[in-house]
Amino acid sequence: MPDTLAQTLGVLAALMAGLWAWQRFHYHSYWLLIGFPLVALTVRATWRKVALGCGLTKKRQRWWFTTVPGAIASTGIVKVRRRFQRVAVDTKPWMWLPRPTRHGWRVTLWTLEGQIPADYAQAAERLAHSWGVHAVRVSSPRPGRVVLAATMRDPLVRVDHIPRSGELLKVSVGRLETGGLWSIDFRTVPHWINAGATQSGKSNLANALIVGLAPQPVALVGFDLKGGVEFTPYAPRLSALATTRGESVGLLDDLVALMVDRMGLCRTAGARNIWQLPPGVRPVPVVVLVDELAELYLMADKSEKDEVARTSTALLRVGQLGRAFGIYLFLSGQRIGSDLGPGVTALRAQCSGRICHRVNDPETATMTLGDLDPAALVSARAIPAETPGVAIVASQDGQWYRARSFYVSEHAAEYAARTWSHLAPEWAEVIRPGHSSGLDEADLSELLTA
Ligand SMILES: Nc1ncnc2c1ncn2[C@@H]1O[C@H](COP(=O)(O)OP(=O)(O)OP(=O)(O)O)[C@@H](O)[C@H]1O
Repeated sequence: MPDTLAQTLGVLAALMAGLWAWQRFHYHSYWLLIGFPLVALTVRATWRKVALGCGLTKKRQRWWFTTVPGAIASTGIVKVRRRFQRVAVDTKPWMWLPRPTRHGWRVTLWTLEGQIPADYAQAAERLAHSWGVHAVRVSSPRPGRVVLAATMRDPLVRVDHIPRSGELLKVSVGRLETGGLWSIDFRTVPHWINAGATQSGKSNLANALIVGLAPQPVALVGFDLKGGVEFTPYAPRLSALATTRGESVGLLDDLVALMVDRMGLCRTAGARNIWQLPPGVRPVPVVVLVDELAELYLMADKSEKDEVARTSTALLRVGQLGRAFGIYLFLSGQRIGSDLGPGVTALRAQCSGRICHRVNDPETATMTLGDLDPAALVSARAIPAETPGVAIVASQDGQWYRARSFYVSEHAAEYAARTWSHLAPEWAEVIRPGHSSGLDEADLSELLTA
């Protein structure tokens, strides 16, 4: 008997060790074959209790078949009559079968009458605790349906390395909490705000952009009013760099002139934007990276007022019209709020791409993410300091995601800037009046008629 017990214990220990090793060394297959089926069964089995506990059920009147004691007959025999009764029961939203995802599972629910996706979003934290998962995110693919996406553990604690980007003006800068790539695509979302407290990962994201854009046929322009300490090392790949207020005013004037020039080019060609021009005529796209936007707006004394007003107007014009003419903004800063002046509020409205790293105060999150789902604001404030690079991203699909940028050291960005320095077009060439396309009048009309 003791032998049998020892054997059983040995087999169990070997089994446990095997499962541990499987999970440790090939989590993906372990999750699909062992982890997920168990979790799916638990989720289905506990759904009634969990929905009840999270306030997602509704009381409904049901006909209920029951047996009740009837009258006691004179013979002394108890008569039992079958009866249908109307009773109130708790109804849970109908749940489809859960499906596995890379970092957890997702399941579709049919909402009950009077429910909206926000009811489920409000209960998301309760759902996560009830099922013992890292987080539950709620989305609604169509009216009457809600999708719960659960992540078993935070997928953003470690993210891998930056992949090479294939498309023009599109850079994969990190990973979303769903496991998908987080991409910044300037052709879809032309202007971006990148906000966050100090040491939250703003510069790292700018580094990732520089590494991604450096091998592409684009002109990069930097505004670095931290005295140039951030962007000067990347100067070999930058076509222009402003490090003082005075230089910024000049460079912004150049950008506005460039935009006006490109307007003329598009008008001549009958195109609405540079992407409708034939490839041989199309001017090079320009990505403008601004570090510490507030510095462009701060005034030490009244003598700077005119300069600030010029800067503000020029940036706003680029924000309003730049998209069509291939000029894109990526604005980084700790605070990008109305306290910097009305110009900033108007500029912010032009930036549909929003990235909010860790913030110290709720106003900054609100300023950056606007009137997005309140849960996004809560999530932005909950980003821990130990995970720099984690941010809330308002995406082009109207949803918001937690995401983390790939770690890109200054050395990696400097290396990319040096390696691809030959692709940096001369600024004087980019802005040469009447030569947005780099062709003279005769070539231009020949190409347009071809
Ligand atoms: N995605 C990331 N993964 C790992 N480490 C990161 C990530 N992003 C940033 N870090 C690290 O966090 C620190 C702060 O990052 P970064 O300099 O980008 O912050 P910042 O917001 O630009 O700060 P500041 O406003 O002070 O310049 C750096 O040491 C950086 O290496």
